[in-house]
Amino acid sequence: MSKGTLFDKVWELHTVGTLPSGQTQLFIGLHLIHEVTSPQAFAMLRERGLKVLFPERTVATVDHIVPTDNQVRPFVDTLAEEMMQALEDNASSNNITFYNIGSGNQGIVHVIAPEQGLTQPGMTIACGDSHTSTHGAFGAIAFGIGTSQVRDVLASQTLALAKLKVRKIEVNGALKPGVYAKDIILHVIRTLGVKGGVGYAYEFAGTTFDAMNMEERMTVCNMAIEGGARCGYVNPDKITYDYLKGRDFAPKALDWDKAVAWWDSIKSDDNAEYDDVVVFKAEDIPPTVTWGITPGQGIGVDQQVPTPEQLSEDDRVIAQEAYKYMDLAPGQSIEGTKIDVCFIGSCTNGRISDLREAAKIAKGRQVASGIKAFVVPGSERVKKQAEEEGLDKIFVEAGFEWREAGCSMCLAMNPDKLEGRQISASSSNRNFKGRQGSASGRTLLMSPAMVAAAAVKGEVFDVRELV
Ligand SMILES: CC(C)[C@H](C(=O)O)[C@@H](O)C(=O)O
Ligand code: SF4
Repeated sequence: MSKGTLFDKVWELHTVGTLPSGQTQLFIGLHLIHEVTSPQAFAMLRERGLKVLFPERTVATVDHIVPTDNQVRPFVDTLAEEMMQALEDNASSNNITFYNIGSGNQGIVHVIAPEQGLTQPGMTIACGDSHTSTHGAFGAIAFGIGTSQVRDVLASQTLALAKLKVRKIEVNGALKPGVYAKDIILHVIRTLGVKGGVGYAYEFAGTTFDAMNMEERMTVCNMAIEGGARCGYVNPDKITYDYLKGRDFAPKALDWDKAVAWWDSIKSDDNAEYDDVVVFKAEDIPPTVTWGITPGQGIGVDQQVPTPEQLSEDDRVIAQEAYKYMDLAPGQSIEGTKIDVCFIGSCTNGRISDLREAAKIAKGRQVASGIKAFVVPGSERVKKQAEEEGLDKIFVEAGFEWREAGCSMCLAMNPDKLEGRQISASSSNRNFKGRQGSASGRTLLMSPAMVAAAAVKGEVFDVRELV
């Protein structure tokens, strides 16, 4: 009887051969590209006179540099305009499908591929972007890669990779009201550390994941990389199939039944062997907020910034740096921390269900005075859907700005930036120093509902009191 994990099975099925280095040459079913990490890769291909081997397995969109207010071309930022043009040229000269601004399908690469049904169980997926782990929510093995690997995939549709170990992260039980998928992954990273997953693929399992919708699963898998895991995944099930059915690129008619049978066969077996297993209880997880400069520096919203004595020796070093940078003192409560900017969006939490949860908190309330709060849908489709549901009106009436789709202030490679020492409540995934566009800007990561709560209160606030 077989006893493999989904990871092992998908890996085996996509193995082309073993390279002299001992690495596996792995076939990549779907290659997603964006404007930041693809231009040099295409240039390297041209230098060697190589072509894109499988243009039909390559899909492009533009997300990082996209302005979310004024999208008139040419962009004001000449570098952004150049990147945009490079992608337009590379896509058209190589016959690659490109979801450009205004196509109705543009958006953050990790939002658009799932919503179109491009991301499917059992696939290998690569993208020159660390948050490619998102696609694992469908039971795909999805890797973030660097530019030279983007070149390799363009030219050969394969990657040279060392096999990973598999850690099962089981979460069981029901989440308490006001606690979301984002809190689970912040809690996992807080517990296992930002390097805890190095060398591993994370399999997320347990009754909490069984009950989650696909967007919640994507939020968790998205941040697997922040916990050091190269990829994260959830075994596909009826929820996965119901989400996929009828989407543009999902298998149709008889192919659908065949696909489902195959998807069922690649799930981890009940008796699969794991290199490690970690178990959490959903009821133990509080709304979680980061106080420091790594996604692992998280605490419950009703807790205090840890003191050095409460930390391991390694964590103490980075904590000292974080106290100083964040201007937060050990032992200080995180609740009540004054906020300047509230950002709802990103590939972690810029999907329709995220906007719905945030809108529930914003509805009938007002953004506190002096706070800049804005909502950036993850894709043009998310934006359209939200507008059909009237979410944009709820946000605007509450005093939020309603923007066009893109990465926006998650990374600030576009006009959406913090200024000076501003501190943001952000539904994104990285709180590194300077991450949101100001070299001294500060970021507190939290769920979209918690960001909405911070917006209306003007400070970090326990969303459980508002749900
Ligand atoms: C620009 C890109 C290469 C980068 C990544 O790889 O993740 C970005 O998306 C990020 O979130 O920091
Ligand atoms: S939304 Fe943020 S994390 Fe996601 S791809 Fe864009 S910059 Fe990277």
